[in-house]
Amino acid sequence: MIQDTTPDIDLALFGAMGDLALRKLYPALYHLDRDGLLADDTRIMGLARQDIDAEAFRKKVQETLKKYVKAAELESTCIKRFLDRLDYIKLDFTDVEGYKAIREWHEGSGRPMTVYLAVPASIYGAICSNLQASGSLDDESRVVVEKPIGYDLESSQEINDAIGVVFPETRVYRIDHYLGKETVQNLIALRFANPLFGTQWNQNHISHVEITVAEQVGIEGRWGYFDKAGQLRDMVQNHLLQLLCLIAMDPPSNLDADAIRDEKVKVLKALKRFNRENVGRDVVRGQYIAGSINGTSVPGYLDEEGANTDSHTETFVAMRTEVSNWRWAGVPFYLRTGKRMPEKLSQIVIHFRQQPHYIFDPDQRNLAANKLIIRLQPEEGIALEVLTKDGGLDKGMRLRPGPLHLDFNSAFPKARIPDAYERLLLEVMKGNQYLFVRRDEVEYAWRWADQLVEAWEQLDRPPRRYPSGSWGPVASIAMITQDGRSWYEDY
Ligand SMILES: NC(=O)C1=CN([C@@H]2O[C@H](COP(=O)(O)OP(=O)(O)OC[C@H]3O[C@@H](n4cnc5c(N)ncnc54)[C@H](OP(=O)(O)O)[C@@H]3O)[C@@H](O)[C@H]2O)C=CC1
Ligand SMILES: O=C1O[C@H](COP(=O)(O)O)[C@@H](O)[C@H](O)[C@H]1O
Repeated sequence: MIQDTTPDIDLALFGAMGDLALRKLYPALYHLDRDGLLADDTRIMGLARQDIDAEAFRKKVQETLKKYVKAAELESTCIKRFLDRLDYIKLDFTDVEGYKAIREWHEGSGRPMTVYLAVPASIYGAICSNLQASGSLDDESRVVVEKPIGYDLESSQEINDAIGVVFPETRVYRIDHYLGKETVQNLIALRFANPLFGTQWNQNHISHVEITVAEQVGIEGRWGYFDKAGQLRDMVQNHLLQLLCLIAMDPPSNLDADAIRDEKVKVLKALKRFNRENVGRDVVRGQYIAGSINGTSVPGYLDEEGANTDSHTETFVAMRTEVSNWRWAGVPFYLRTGKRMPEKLSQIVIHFRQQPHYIFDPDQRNLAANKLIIRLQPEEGIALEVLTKDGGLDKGMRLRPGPLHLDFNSAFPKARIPDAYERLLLEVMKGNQYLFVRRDEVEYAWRWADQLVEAWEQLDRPPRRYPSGSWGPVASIAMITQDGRSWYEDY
């Protein structure tokens, strides 16, 4: 049942000393606590294999808060209250005997247990089974798991089966942190609360859609993970497909989790497939070489720590795809994402069609289309590019494009934009699954990614090199230029 206020819970955090926990989860939980959104008796148990005691664990969390929370948001009373909630158990997650300590901590507490698995997906099954075997769970226990779930459809099914033996689907929260981003939430409001857009949201009015998720970072010491995954599995199979689904889905009948997820699944099923013939034309894979970002030299992918010089793993993907249904027939969706790009930028651009009859200066005809720009990061906001008359007596009826702009930071200056993990953790506690990915969504997304990998394998072409600090291989620009279009550039 979805709750309006956050109930008390026992949160067992597996992988308590890992990157995700330190960089994202403690700062998010601290913010929730500071904003009065953690119930008074909620407790957090850190679980990891480091041989430290609870005091040393709290010290580590305190240090991480100092590093990742803005100084102005660190208040000593809030920090103390938050640290007092924390405890620590040293545990090898494969050792079922060690789970006795979790059972003893939770038994009789009266708070439902929420288990957060901030660990590699390969051990999700073992942890779930050990929790059950040790009697550490209760009838309301929930599990939160991270992406990527598996490496392909088959491995994701194995992992989901293992989770499903212990937790029913209604108590599994699969995180895709892009769904927790403020502007992604706004996408739902924008589309379904504004008749202006609701009536225009189809192939009659929209010519094409662009989704760009550019990262400045490289692989950040994660060679072991990333080289097996590549940008397709790391970013496209999950984050970019989720964004595409939210843009392309039909209106759900209500905001219930399953109503939204049913619509997203329909989009995944309708996504165009690739084959040996079209993959070379419609998809560009790239791998970064050395270059410079903001004046600082950075190594190429094959010179990263732990690298294997023969690797053909892609760090960049651009593609032209389509959603084959009545709403979107003939509307290309251009997707691109890459590491070591000139800046961190995630944005969606909806390009509307031109007016059927044009009466202005023929030289300005290419200007004559509206664009809706939905900026996820860095500066969250929504802009509608419209055409107005250029000012001045000497200009005649010259057109000028300009934005009707909603910048969330300046429109709502007092409201801090919460990190995605704050919202997601809050929804887990309240029992609302609408921002979490259902099993069939994950699996349809893998089916689609698997057929793309198969087409790549048949094509057998190495990724194209691109210098770090560039917008990817030139071929990704040529791909969209061939359609008489260009990537939106107003960075
Ligand atoms: N970091 C990020 O920004 C993101 C991460 N994710 C996902 O979140 C999950 C966690 O990622 P991340 O924090 O980066 O990974 P890390 O490797 O930094 O953390 C995982 C932690 O799990 C611990 N661990 C693994 N196996 C065991 C075991 N048998 N017993 C005890 N501890 C164990 C590791 O301990 P030890 O150090 O001792 O090996 C490590 O501290 C992954 O599924 C990842 O794909 C998803 C999106 C973003
Ligand atoms: O899931 C992941 O996301 C990050 C990018 O997230 P963002 O919120 O900073 O845009 C990416 O760097 C990482 O490789 C991937 O695993």
